[in-house]
Amino acid sequence: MTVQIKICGLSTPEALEAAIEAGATHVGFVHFEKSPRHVSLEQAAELRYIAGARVKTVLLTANADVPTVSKGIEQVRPDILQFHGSETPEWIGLIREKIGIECWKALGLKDAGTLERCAKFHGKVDRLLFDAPAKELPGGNGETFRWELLEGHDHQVDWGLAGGLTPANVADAIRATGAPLVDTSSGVESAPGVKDVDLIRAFCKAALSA
Ligand SMILES: O=C(O)c1ccccc1N[C@@H]1O[C@H](COP(=O)(O)O)[C@@H](O)[C@H]1O
Repeated sequence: MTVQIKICGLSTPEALEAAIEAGATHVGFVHFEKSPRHVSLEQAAELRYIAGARVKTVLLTANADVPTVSKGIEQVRPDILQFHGSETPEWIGLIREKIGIECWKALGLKDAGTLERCAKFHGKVDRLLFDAPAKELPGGNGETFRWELLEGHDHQVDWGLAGGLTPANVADAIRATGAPLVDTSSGVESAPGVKDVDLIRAFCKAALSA
C-alpha cells in the first residue's frame, strides 16, 4: 500500500503547492500560539481554500478550549482535527460525536506503558499519531523516538508516525515500523517555521520510494 504523507505546519501558498505537487496526501496548519508555525484561523482558512479537495486538510491545536476548536471548524472547515496536547479520550470523543468530524490524537511515546495506555482512545479517535514525548512544545520538536517500541504492536485503530522525520530518515522509519502514514513538520524546514520546498519534495520522494 502506498504510504500516506502529511506535511504539517504550512503557512504559505508556495509551500502548500509544493507539498501537493510532491504527493502529500494531507497538509496541516498549526493553530497554537507558542509554535513558530502558528497561523491564525484566517490564514489557515485561506490555505485550506487554496488546497481545495486536492488533499485532506488538518487543523492542529494543542489543549485549545471548545470555543477555539468550534471557531476553527467553522472558519477553516478542515477535513480533520489533530489534537496534540493532553486532551482526554472523552473530550475528543464528544467533539467527534457532536460535530461528526474526523479526529486524530497525537501521543508522545516514552515507553511500552504509554503504548498500552493508548487503548483508552480506541473508539474515540479516527487515528493515533505516535510522536516523540513533548518538550518545550507538545510537538514539532524535531525529535525521533524509539521506533522499536512499535514493533509487534497490534494496532487497533488507524495510525501514523511523527517526530523528527526528515528526507534522510523517513524511508528507514517506514521500513522499521510499517507506518501507513508519515507526518513531518520541522524536518522540512530551513529554519523554525520556514518551510523549504526542496526538502518537502525530497521528503515525499523518499517516503514514496521506501
Ligand atoms: O509543528 C508544531 O510547531 C507543533 C506545535 C505543537 C504541537 C504539534 C506540532 N507539530 C506536530 O508535531 C509532530 C512532529 O513534528 P516534527 O516533525 O518533529 O517537527 C507533527 O505531527 C507535527 O505536525
